[in-house]
Order: sequence, then structure tokens, then C-alpha cells
Amino acid sequence: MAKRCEVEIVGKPVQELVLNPENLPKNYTYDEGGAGFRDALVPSQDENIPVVDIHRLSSPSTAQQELAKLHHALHSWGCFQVINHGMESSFLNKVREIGKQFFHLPKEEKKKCAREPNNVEGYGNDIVYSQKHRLDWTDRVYLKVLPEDQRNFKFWPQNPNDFRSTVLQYTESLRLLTEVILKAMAKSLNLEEDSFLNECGERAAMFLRFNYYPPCPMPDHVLGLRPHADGSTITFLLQDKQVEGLQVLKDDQWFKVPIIPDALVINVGDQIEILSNGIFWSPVHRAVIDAEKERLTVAMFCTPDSEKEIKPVDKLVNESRPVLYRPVKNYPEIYNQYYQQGIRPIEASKI
Ligand SMILES: O=C(O)CCC(=O)C(=O)O
Ligand SMILES: [Fe+2]
Repeated sequence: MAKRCEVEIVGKPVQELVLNPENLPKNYTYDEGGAGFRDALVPSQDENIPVVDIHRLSSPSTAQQELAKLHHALHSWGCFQVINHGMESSFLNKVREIGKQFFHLPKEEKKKCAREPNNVEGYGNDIVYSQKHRLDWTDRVYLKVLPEDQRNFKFWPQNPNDFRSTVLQYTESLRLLTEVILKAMAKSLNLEEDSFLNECGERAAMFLRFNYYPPCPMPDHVLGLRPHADGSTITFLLQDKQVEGLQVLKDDQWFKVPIIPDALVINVGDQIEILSNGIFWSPVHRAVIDAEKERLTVAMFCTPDSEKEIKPVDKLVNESRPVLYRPVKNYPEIYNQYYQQGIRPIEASKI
């Protein structure tokens, strides 16, 4: 397994760097960026990122069609957008709003829930062990929200004062939606509907991350989030309502993920790629930034109980599709170690 260096180098929040744009540290900039970062393709009408409708998924007359759409989405793009998920527009605005309110607070206030070295939870930015490390133009609040007994409230902002209640409500909504989505994914592969859910276990975890991207004077040479695939089973992303930035790699080309008001983007993470024996795949994606506008997104990463061994589901392994991945356990830990070294973590599991 990849080895982690011991000492973390703590950098300034990006929000502070932007006050002094002439002096951006070199490890934020990509010489090769050119105009390319923001010039990704817009998916065509015929081959767009599919939009899955939960109402249609739940109704007997349309379920099969919607399942086929889901299967196609996860096999071709590794992601889709979901609508009619039961959360009101005003509630989703509230989730975005508590994030923005927090990042707009004075730095002393934000530092009350600052991340500690070598720990992912709390307010902070990239974990860095080497001066050569490429950095992302983003500040974050990262919280383990499930299982309940593993919540570490010292990292949860107390300001704004409805931060906690809003996060708890959002977590519960996404916990329920995760069940719906994982069942639908299993059904779309002709598996028993609980196949993936059972693999995740009773104590499956969820991590919530507010990603705040301040405006950047060099948007063609700096990335909000470098190319990566997620280590989750699935990830929900609530996009900024006004400012685009998410791009997904397909057939070696970058595509913009359009903003659909009130939809959530859902992407496959490495652990569903493993469980599905590679039928669904975990797409590489990145976030670009805007020269003038801030952008805020909210990601929820679902991951199995850390005691569970994750390996391809037996029914998806056969002579024509031999097993492609080795079993993994506590994948987020493996993921962080590989990610730090710029290696795609799924490589640790590929046979
Ligand atoms: O902010 C975005 O558009 C992407 C976020 C993301 O990929 C992540 O948090 O893993
Ligand atoms: Fe991601």
C-alpha cells in the first residue's frame, strides 16, 4: 500500500490568497492549462447526461424505461442527474445558503471549526505533504454525518445557527434517496434490489462536503478541483444554481455538466465500480473556476461500513466477465493515501 509522509504543510485558505492575486503560490497554477480548462464540450441533445425521474422510477408503468435509462447512464457516463427526488427547491437553496453564509464569515469565526493536521474533518483546504503538490482552488467544510454516533460536532459550524439542523435534515433526505438509488441500480443489473444495500451494511457512512470556490484571477491556469474519481459508492452533488464548473471525462474528452435547477448530480464512485465488476464506472471529473463569481457546491459521499469487504457481486462474475477487482476494505483510507500521490486509487483494486 502507498505510504503517507508524516508532516502536513498547512497552507492559507484560498479565500485569503485571493486578496493578494499577484502572488499566487506556484503550486496552484498549471502552465499547460491554456484556454482549455473552461472550453469543455457541451453534451449534445442526443447524447446528453441522462436525467432520471424518481416519480417515473416508482411508477409501475414507467419503471422499466427509467431503469434502462439509469443503466445506460451509469454504463456510458458514470453519472446522471436526478429530478423529483422529493426535496423542495427552497430547501435546496437553504442548503446552499448555509454554506455560503459560513464561508462569508470572518476568518476567526471560521477557524473555530478548523480541520486539524492529518484529519479530513472540519474547515480547511487541501491536505498537503510536499511543496511540489498541486493544489486546488477551494476551501471546504468536511463532516462525517453518518453513522450518527460518529458525528464529531466540534467541527460543525455553529454559525449560521441553522447550519446543524439543515445539515441533519439534508442528511436524512439523502439517506432515504440513497436507498432508492442503490435499489434501482441493482434492479437495472437484474440483481435482487437489496444487493448493493446489503453490501454497504447497516452502518454505512456518509460524508458531507461544502466546496467553496472563490473567484480566481487566472481561471485558465488554475483548477477548482483537479481531475479525480470519487472513492464513494455514489456521490450526490448539489451544484451552484448560477455558476457552472463541473466537468466529466468521457471518451477522453471533457464535457460540461449542465446546471438543472433543483436536480442533483449523482455519480458512481469507485466502490460501485468494484461491486458492479466494472459494468458501472466511476467517472473522472474536475471543477473549473470563474474569474468573477464565487461558486459553492455540496457533495455527499456515501460509503459502506468500514468493516465490510467490498468485492464484485457474485452474479456479475462469469466466464465472459471474469472478476476484475480484488476485495477492498475501508476504501476511503486507501483512497486518501493514493490520492495524495496522484495515483488513481481504483488501481489498488484492479486485478
Ligand atoms: O464542485 C464540483 O463541481 C465537484 C465536486 C467534486 O467532485 C467533489 O467534491 O468530489
Ligand atoms: Fe468528486
